[in-house]
Parts: sequence; C-alpha cells; structure tokens
Amino acid sequence: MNPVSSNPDVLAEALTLIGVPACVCDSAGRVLAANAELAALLETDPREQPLSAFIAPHVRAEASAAVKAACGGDLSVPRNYADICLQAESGRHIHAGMALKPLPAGMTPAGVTVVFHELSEVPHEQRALGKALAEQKAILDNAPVGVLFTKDEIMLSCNPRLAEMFGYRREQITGRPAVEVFPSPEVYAEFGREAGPVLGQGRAFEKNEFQFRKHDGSLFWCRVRASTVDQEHNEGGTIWILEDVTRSRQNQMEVEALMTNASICILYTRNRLITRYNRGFSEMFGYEGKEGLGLPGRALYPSDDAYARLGVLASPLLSVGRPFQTEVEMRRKDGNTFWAQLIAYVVNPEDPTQGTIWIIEDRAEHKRAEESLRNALLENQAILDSAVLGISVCENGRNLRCNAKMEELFGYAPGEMNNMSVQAFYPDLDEWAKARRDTGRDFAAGHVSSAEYQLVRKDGSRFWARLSGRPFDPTQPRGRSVWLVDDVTARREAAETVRRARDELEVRVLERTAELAGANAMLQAEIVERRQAEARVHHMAYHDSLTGLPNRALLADRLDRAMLAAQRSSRRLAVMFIDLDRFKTINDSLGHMTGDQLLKEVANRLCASVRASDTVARLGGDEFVVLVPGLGEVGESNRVAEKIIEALAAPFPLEGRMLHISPSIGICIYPDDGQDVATLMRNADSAMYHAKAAGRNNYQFFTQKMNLAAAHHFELESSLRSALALQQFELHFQPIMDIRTRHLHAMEVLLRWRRPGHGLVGPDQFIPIMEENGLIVPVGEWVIRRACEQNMEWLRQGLQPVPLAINLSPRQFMHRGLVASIRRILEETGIDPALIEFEITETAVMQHGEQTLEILGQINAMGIRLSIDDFGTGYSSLAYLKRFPVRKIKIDRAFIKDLEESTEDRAIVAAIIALSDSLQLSVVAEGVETEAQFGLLQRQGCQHAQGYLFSRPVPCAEAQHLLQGRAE
Ligand SMILES: Nc1nc2c(ncn2[C@@H]2O[C@H](COP(=O)(O)O[C@H]3[C@@H](O)[C@H](n4cnc5c(=O)[nH]c(N)nc54)O[C@@H]3COP(=O)(O)O)[C@@H](O)[C@H]2O)c(=O)[nH]1
Repeated sequence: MNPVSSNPDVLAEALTLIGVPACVCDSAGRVLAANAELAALLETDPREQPLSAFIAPHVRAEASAAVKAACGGDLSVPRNYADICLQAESGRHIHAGMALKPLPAGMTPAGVTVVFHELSEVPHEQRALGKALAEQKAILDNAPVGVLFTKDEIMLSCNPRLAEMFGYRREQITGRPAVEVFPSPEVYAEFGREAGPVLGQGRAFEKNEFQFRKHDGSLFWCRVRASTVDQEHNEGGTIWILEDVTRSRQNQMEVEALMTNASICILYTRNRLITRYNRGFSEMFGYEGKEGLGLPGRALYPSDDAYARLGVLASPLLSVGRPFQTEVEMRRKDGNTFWAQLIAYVVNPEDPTQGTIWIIEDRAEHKRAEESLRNALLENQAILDSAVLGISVCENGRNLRCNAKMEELFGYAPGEMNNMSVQAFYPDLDEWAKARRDTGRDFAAGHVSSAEYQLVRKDGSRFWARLSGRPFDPTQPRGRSVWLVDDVTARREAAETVRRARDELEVRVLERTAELAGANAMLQAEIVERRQAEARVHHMAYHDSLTGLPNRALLADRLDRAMLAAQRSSRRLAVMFIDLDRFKTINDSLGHMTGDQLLKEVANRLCASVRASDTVARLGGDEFVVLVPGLGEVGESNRVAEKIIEALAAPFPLEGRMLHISPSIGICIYPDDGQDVATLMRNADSAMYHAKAAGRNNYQFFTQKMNLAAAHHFELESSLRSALALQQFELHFQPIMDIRTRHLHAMEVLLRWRRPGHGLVGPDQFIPIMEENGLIVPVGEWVIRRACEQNMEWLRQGLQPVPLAINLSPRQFMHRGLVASIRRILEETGIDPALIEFEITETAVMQHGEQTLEILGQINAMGIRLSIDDFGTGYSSLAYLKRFPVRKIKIDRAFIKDLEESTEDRAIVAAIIALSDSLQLSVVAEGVETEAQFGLLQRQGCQHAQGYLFSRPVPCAEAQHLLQGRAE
C-alpha cells in the first residue's frame, strides 16, 4: 500500500464531515487541520499551532501527552479523554470530552484526529477556581522544594520534587507510612515528640537540619517546615515542606573545617566590626577565645591613618564585589606590628553590606626571608662585582650574564655582554671550536675545564686568559655553566721574561763555571789557610802563649771531663797547684825575658815529669796546675809531687847564670776535697799557700783546716777594708841610731792595726793583703800624712827635729798619684822635706826601671831623701843602684842575724859598707840585736844601726819620751 499523503486541505475537508469541533494533529501535537466548528469554538483558526495552546493550563500536560501518545499508537492512553478544558482565544473555558483517533497507519505524517463533544460552557467562578487550582498545581509541580501532605502519619500526596528527593515515584509515596522516610522508628518517634506539640498548638514547626531516609536507604539532610492544614483543629493533615540542604550543609561543614584548621587567619567583619574569626586569627593577633568578637577592625592596624588608607584602597573594589589584595602593616593585641598579606572580598557581591571576609597571612617571616634573600643577592652581586676575576654564566654558547670585572676585562659597557655569543670573545672560528671541544671533553668526563686561551677584547686587542669552567649540574654537561676568567697576560709575559733570562743565565753560568773552577781552587787554599788560622786562634784561646801549655779554660774543661771519667770508674784524681818560690824576685831583678825563659824551662820539666795522660797547665805568672787523673789511691799523688820537686831542683842554666827555683805544691783530691772545678781549684790553691807557709819547696794536701785559714783570710781582709775609716790604724816608731855617737839619728815609722778583739796586729799580717787588694794606696797615704803631722806636732812641742823614715810599698810606689799626694801633704802639713825619708825595697826599685827612675827623681826633687830597704835580698848591685837618687841603703837583717858566726855574712856586710862608702851612700844595718853585732858594725864603719838592741818599735807617746830624752 502506497503511503497516503495527509494533505491539510484534504484533511480539513474530511473534518467538515464530522460536524462537531475536530482537528488533526501531527505527532508533535501541532494542529495540521481543523474544521470550522473548532475554529468557532476556539474563536480562532488553530492550524499550525500546538493544540496544547488551546487547552486550559491545569490539564494541558496530560492532554498534550495523550495526543502525542495517540500519534505514536500508544493504546495505554485512553482514546476518549474526558473533562478536557479548552480555552478559547478570549480566555473562555469550555468543558469538553475529547476523543482521539490516530490516523490510519501508512499515512504520512503520522497524526491523530481529535474530536471534541459534549461541550458545555464553564461557569465563571468555576473557571476562576480551576485557574487558581491550575496555578497552584503548577507552582507545586515546579517548586524547588519538596511538598508533602500527611494525615494520620500516612503520606497522602507530594509534589514531584519531594518524590525526586526521596527517590520515589509520586504515586509510590501515596499511602506510605511517614515513618519510612525517617532513619529509624526511634528517630521518627523523637521527631514526633518534638514537632507534635508545636503543630498541635497550631504553630509552624521548623527545623533547620534533619536527616531523612531515601527509598534506597541512604540518608540526607533537609530543612523542615510544617504546618497543619486545618490550623485550628489539626484535623485536616499536615503540609511538610522539605528542602534538601545536604550540599549546603556539606559546604558549611567544609567552610567550618577550613575556618578552624586553616593556618592562615580568616576574619569576618560587618559594619567595620569583627563578627567571626578562626583559630588562625587568635594565634596571629593574640586574642583568646571570643575576646576579639565585636572589636572594631581598626584595632588590627597600627594607626587611624593606616586604617583609613586601607579603607580608601579597599572600598572601591569591595563595593563592586571585586576582591582586594595588599600587603599592609598590622597590629597584634600586644601592640607589636607585623607585615601581612591581606585578601578581602565581600560575602555577597550583590549586597556588600552583608560583610567582608579577610584572609590574612603573616608575612613577617616571608619578609625576613625576602630581606635575607635580597641581602644575599646584594652580597653575591657585590662579591661578583668586586671579584678580581671575570665571572660569567653561559648556556648554549651564549654569555647569559657576567660580573663587572668580566666587562672590564673585555672592554664592554655594563650589560653589553649579556646574551652575547661567546664566539665573539675568540680570535677566530678555529680557536672557538677548539675551546668548545676541550670544554666538552672535560665536562663529559666530569672535570672542571681549565685552560689558557688567547681572547679578544671589544676593541680587537688580544689578551691571554685562564678560563676555568664547570657545569651547574654535572649530570648536564651541555647545560648551563659558570666560568672564571683571569687575565694572565702579565704572568705569561713575566714567565717568558724569566725563561729568556734563564736561558741567558745558563750561558753565563757556563762561562762563570769555568771561572769559578779556578776561583774554587784558590778558595780551597784560602779555606785551608783559614782553618789553620782558626785552629791557631782556637789553640791560642785554650793554650798559654808563652809555654804552649793548656790555659785555665782548657784545664777547666779537662778537669770537668776527668771528674766524669773518675765518677764512672770510681777512681780519684789529683789537682796540683804549683807556685814557683821567689820567682817574682828573679823576674823583677833579671827582667821579664829571663823570667819568661825560666817559665818555659819549668814547663818543659813539668811535662817531662808526668805521664802523657796527665795535664800540665799554666794559669799565668808563675802558677802551674798539674791534673793527674785515674788515681787508684791518694798516695800516688805524693810520688807525682816529689817527682816535680825533683825535676825543678836542678839549677836552670840561663843567660850564663845558674838560676835556682823551687815549687810550693798544693794538692787536692777529687771527689774527697771538692766536686766541681771551682772548689777543687780553690782548695788546691789554699793547700799551695800552706806549702809556702811551711817553708816552700814542699807539697801539702788540702785539709778542711786550710779552708778555715782561707775563711780567716777573708774575714781579715773585710775587716781591713773598714779599718781606716774606723781609725783603727796607728803609728809606731823605731829609732835608728848613729853608731858612732850611739845617739838617736832618725826614727822609722811602722804601721800597726789595733784590731778590736785581736789587739795590736803587726804589718806582716796585713800589709801583704793590702798590697794584694790595693788598700795599701789610701792607707799608705794616711801613714805619710799622719807621720808628717806628728813630726810637726813634735816640732811645735819644741822637740829637736828628727828625720822620719817612711816605708813605701812597691804597689804604693808605682801608683801614679803618689807624687801629687806627697806634694799635697808637704804643703798641707808644712813639714820640711828634709825631715822625711822614704824607704823603698830593693825589689821595688828594680821593678820598673825607667819609670822608677822618674818617680824617684821627682820625689828627690822635692828635697825628700830616699833609701833602699832590705838591701841584699834582691839581685841588684850597688853600681846599678847608683843610677837612682838614693842616699842610703839598709842592709837586710838576714845578713846581720848571723853576723857574729858567719864569716860569709861579715864579708858581705863589710863589702856593702865599703862599696857604699865609695859611692857616698850611708848605710843602716837592720835587726841589730846584740852588742857584738853592734861592735862588729861599728868596726866595719857602718854609720847607722836599727834594732831591738836600742829599742823595739814604740807607740807615739814613748817615741816622744825618746825624743825628749835626746833633747836632755
Ligand atoms: N809599706 C809599709 N810597710 C811597712 C809599714 N810599717 C811596717 N812596714 C813593713 O812591715 C814589715 C814588718 O814591720 P814590723 O813588724 O814593724 O817590723 C819592723 C821591726 O819591728 C823589725 N825589727 C827592727 N829591729 C829588729 C830586730 O832587732 N830584730 C827583729 N827580728 N826585727 C826587728 O823590722 C821591721 C822593720 O824593717 P824594715 O822596714 O825593713 O826596716 C817591714 O818590712 C816593714 O817595712 C808601713 O807603714 N808601710
């Protein structure tokens, strides 16, 4: 069968046949054709319009659905649809029955014939109610909230939204017990206990959140409002309005969680007052609990000005619903301020008065970090800028950036090198390619690339640079790298200069080597000579120049070593101190040359008399020391001492004379008598003095008693030093007689020391000490002055003038102030020089030849007479003495002592007297103790005599008596 075309005109014509209002609609419900009856009823031609447009709204949906179903051949839809309500163009409602008949199959398009019958006009009031009902239904059907009507705890009806919320179809709701939409019967009961009384009182019941159960069992949250239909009696059921708030509640919870847990500060303000805040705010601003609520927003800012400024900036944006963001200084509760990041937006952009949300982040740390970062950057920049090396960061063959030194090296302006190709810094492409190859190889091997290249400045000039580079990331050798550039031109030039100089030097060195070979030979000779000289100097330093024997220093060294050896071997050693008896006399009388010869001979004999392992040393003058190590017993040293005495006993033939000399030897044993060099030497010296005191030419072993003697000597010497100041000295006088008349001719002045606790001490005990330590000079001057004063005193007392003979010691005589001192005393005392006579020993006169002659001449020129004391003990001859201005000689008492018995002494005395006479020298014989001596001297023609025969030396008062006796 061919499809039948549903031509509208044909259809319209067909409809005219029906006789009641009818139309044909297509499957979409559009009117394809309508008859005149329908047009009249609707007061308009409905063609081309949806049929639904002519159906009252409250039934429109069902009617439209029915038409569409009929078109589709759905037989479940009733064919006759009763109670359809048409709506004419004027709004008039017409009740009608509606029959639907689909067009026969095969017609195109598919359609339905709609026939209206049993028409009746709807009254106005009914129409109005229907309209209102239709409107209410539309409202309920489209309401976004669920609406439920219950009665007697049964759900009777609901709107589509409610069914949708609970997951039921609408018709499934009807008749169900209300408890089914609650989570449990208990919850339902509880809910009833809460809502029932409210609703029972005719009041509306409201609950913001309550949980209900869906058809599938899941729970969800609703806001609930309810009121009874018959509010007075509550018998008409209850209308429930449920609003699904699950999502907003979730949102709310999320916001709450955010607010509470956010580390940043969130704050709400409204009307410039703080209305809400989270824990972050409390922590940040220091407000506890709710104490910040209600505070003015101003409280969060340092000043009114700051708050006002913020308002000026924020208001324009917030007022139009735009967010505002800034960094601002804020104030905590304790008044401290801090920098914060502030973001604000209004709660409701539609209505900014609903308040503002402020999100605040403490930027203090951030600021500090920023500041520290900025400082670090500045520091780094400063370091880079002040670096003495060029520093560059490169990538892909380009200099990304570099420091000032780099620009200075290459002669570019600041920033000019940035992003330049590194190739521009190389003289040519080959050099550049080579550098890249080297660098690539080093970086790939994980090394720092370091090499020297010739580079090019902006002006084209070249310089040598050392480049050291490394990649930022060693795993990316082709990535970004950093380079240090050091201008090494000067260093290379210097190295070149050095190389050239070295080459030249090498040539010169070769030349000079030849010269030096010759000079070296000379130098070697010089070195040998110098070594010999040094050896000589060394020898001189440790040896006595006269005898070649070890000196005191070498002796001390050997003694030290010998002591160590003795200690190790438990043996002893002897130190023998040797002083030559009367050597000074020989030296003084025969001269130094002879003395020196004698000393050399003595040295030879000493060496010959001891073993090679012994040491013979000379300390100076006539002092020798023999060191005898390795003694098994002390007695061995006796034999050594005896051999020495024996060796020196034979006369020494010198200059045609046979000289006799003897030793005084002091022996000290280590370790018995001392355990160090100084003690051993001192003790041997003491022993030697004892040998002298014991008559010379012998040896003495050291004993502790000798130490006492030394201590005694020390004590004596120190007492002597103060004796002059303490006026402990006094003068005694001994007459010198005229032999012929036996009258007092003169008096010798003799010094005495009245030492407290010791009585009167004779000069033999202290003059030698004063000679030694020089005290003889001031004490001797005191003697001269005191003798002159006394003589003047006696003159003043009317006594006859008497010449006084005063002793001058050798040291006093040689003192250069002697002559001036004598002259001063003569002047000050006013004494006649003819009443003064100085006695000088023969040895002293002989000692210093020409000098002595001069001093004697000066004294003689003053009118003072001079005499030679102790004549005969020295080696002078009268003929020699004649050269000096001497008037008198005193024959030493050694010749007088045995005068009666010794023909030899008598002959000597007679010869001295005879010769003196021929030389016109007067003679005094000393030590005349007997008349026999006196008689012999008288007979021999001696002029004067002095001795105990006439008088011992007497104190001043007695001398005065003697003088007074002379006068009588
Ligand atoms: N430089 C100075 N030397 C002085 C001084 N005073 C004394 N001396 C010298 O001291 C030595 C000892 O003198 P002294 O103990 O006083 O002995 C003198 C006489 O007492 C002694 N003498 C005199 N006659 C005899 C005698 O018959 N027998 C005897 N055994 N001794 C006698 O001789 C000493 C005087 O001798 P000398 O001077 O040689 O005339 C002595 O050397 C004094 O020189 C002084 O002030 N300064």
